Amino acid sequence: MSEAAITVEGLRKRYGDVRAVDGVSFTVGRGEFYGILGPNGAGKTTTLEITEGLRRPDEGEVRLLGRSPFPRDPALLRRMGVQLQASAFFERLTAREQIQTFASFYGVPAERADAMLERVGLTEKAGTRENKLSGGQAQRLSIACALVHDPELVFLDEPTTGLDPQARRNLWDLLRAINEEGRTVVLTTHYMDEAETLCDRVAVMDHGRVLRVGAPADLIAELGVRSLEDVFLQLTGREYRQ
Ligand SMILES: Nc1ncnc2c1ncn2[C@@H]1O[C@H](COP(=O)(O)OP(=O)(O)OP(=O)(O)O)[C@@H](O)[C@H]1O
Repeated sequence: MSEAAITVEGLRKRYGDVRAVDGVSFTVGRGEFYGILGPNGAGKTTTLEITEGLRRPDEGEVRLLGRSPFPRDPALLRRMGVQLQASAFFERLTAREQIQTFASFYGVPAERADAMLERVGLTEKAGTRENKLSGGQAQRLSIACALVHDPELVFLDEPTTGLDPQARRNLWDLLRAINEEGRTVVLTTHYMDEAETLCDRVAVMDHGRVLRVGAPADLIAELGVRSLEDVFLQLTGREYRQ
């Protein structure tokens, strides 16, 4: 593996008495599709937000493409895309106005923004206001906004939560294609099937810690079980609840 895309070392973050992230370390290779998998409250979002440079850890260090994401580094921001939740859209703007606004932040031409809308299958919805998009359409728009400046690193927080099975599958195809173009992708998910289908490797998290890292098939084989759900059961002694 060439120089890692991401290295995370010894992250800790407390909220009062809650140890949201309790000594997390991992490395993501360039071009890898990496999953942070765990049940609600495991610390996935906090880990991701610290990795993105959106949140400051109490302890620990992050390097993205060899640079520190905190405090903000404009040169690095151009090379990374963060999928914001649909609730972070600008109010009352259409799909096209949203993505063109993001494009303008990076000096990206409007044609490229339109091409991204096409890429995620939203050309017909270009004139629709954000609050009139379906859940799947809003997720695709937020991914398009994160990709408009052609980043090398892409971060997605629970991108398919709340979608119906068909919309989830469509989004999986899109995420796979993004990765196959050579981008490094990191996503959090609490869906075992999503991690198993998409990720080259997953970090299984629980109670603020990484319990195990590996390719889904390797984890299943190492522990001599039948599924990632069984991996979780084996590692924690309790059933996985999505
Ligand atoms: N801003 C905050 N203030 C206080 N506690 C927080 C805050 N953010 C997260 N926590 C707590 O830290 C723990 C980890 O939360 P986090 O959102 O990182 O987990 P998660 O794995 O992403 O869960 P989910 O899948 O439910 O989003 C939880 O116990 C949560 O309640």
